[in-house]
Amino acid sequence: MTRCAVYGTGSWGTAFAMVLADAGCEVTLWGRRAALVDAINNGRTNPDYLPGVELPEAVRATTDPARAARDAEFTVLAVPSQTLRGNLAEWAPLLPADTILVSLMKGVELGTAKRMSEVIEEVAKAPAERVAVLTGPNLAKEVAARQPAAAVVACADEAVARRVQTACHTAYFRPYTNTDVVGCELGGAVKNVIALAVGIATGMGLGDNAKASLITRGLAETTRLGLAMGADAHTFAGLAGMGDLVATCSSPLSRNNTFGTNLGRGMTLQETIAVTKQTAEGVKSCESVLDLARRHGVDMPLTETVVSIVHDGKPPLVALKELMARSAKSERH
Ligand SMILES: NC(=O)C1=CN([C@@H]2O[C@H](COP(=O)(O)OP(=O)(O)OC[C@H]3O[C@@H](n4cnc5c(N)ncnc54)[C@H](O)[C@@H]3O)[C@@H](O)[C@H]2O)C=CC1
Ligand SMILES: O=C(CO)COP(=O)(O)O
Repeated sequence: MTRCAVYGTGSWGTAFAMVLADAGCEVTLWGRRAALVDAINNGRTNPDYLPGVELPEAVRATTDPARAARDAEFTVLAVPSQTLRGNLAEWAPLLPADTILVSLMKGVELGTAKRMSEVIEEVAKAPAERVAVLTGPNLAKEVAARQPAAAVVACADEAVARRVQTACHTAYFRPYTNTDVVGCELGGAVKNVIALAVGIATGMGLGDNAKASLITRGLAETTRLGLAMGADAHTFAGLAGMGDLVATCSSPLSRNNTFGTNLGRGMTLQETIAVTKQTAEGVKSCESVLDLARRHGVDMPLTETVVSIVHDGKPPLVALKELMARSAKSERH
């Protein structure tokens, strides 16, 4: 039986562990807190992140990272993007030498502006051919309810992407493969920033035209950044780009979207953080995405606007007026 380790017992780590188990794998989840690990092993639930969902028997949990790593053909990483480097430094010496590392994370590291697969390659000293990324429109609660979804597995080595695809293919979860790792990762990270923008628009009471315009122009600036970084433009029309933007920007299940809605309604950043129980990656990654854009000389006005609202306290109404007053342009700019 295929053995998988999943590091992170949050909503997506747990939901994806279910997918792997449903696809026939034996999964060990690593979690920080003994009480949660105990609830998973003895109660067959994750009451903190997926209450009411019964976990398959093939999902077990441990607080011991070495035990999780044992004989893992696939090592899945599902912790917040900004803690990955520190976490993986501890786990890397425990991992089997030939394990395939799979990133579920949708963020860019603050300070270094590195994508998660780059952090993994660096910290685990793994070649790109052993690092895959799983992304796409995959709201954890829907996947945990076994509602149909498609996803993308990206890896520089297509044969490795196919192995991951096989390991997580079920009747309700349909992964495609792609070799454009840069494009797939950027699609996932930047859509969180655009979801913040769309949430802010919702909170301000703006209409569907405004939201559709934000999604579309958000995709345009994501594609611009991707092209400057060597990604394939087609990726952004796929599940990692358009697909994830549509899901995240239209769903109240999205933490980034909800975070933005609260800001748009007039909550302060501190108040919004206080009511947000789970990871909203865009809050930190908007700054690292803007950093990436500047490093590559790419104009990303929506990302810049989100940073100015979230981190510099610019009132959303002022930001809206400024965006609308930008000089007229060609759509292909
Ligand atoms: N929830 C979703 O619908 C989806 C989430 N993702 C991505 O998956 C990644 C993980 O997100 P979620 O599971 O949703 O987050 P979450 O907030 O539900 O869970 C985060 C997990 O990381 C753990 N954690 C927090 N700080 C930590 C630290 N310092 N060291 C070790 N562990 C720590 C938490 O205890 C928790 O188990 C994010 O990058 C997110 O963007 C991707 C697709 C879907
Ligand atoms: O990435 C996601 C869906 O694909 C989840 O979005 P949030 O992190 O905003 O909840």
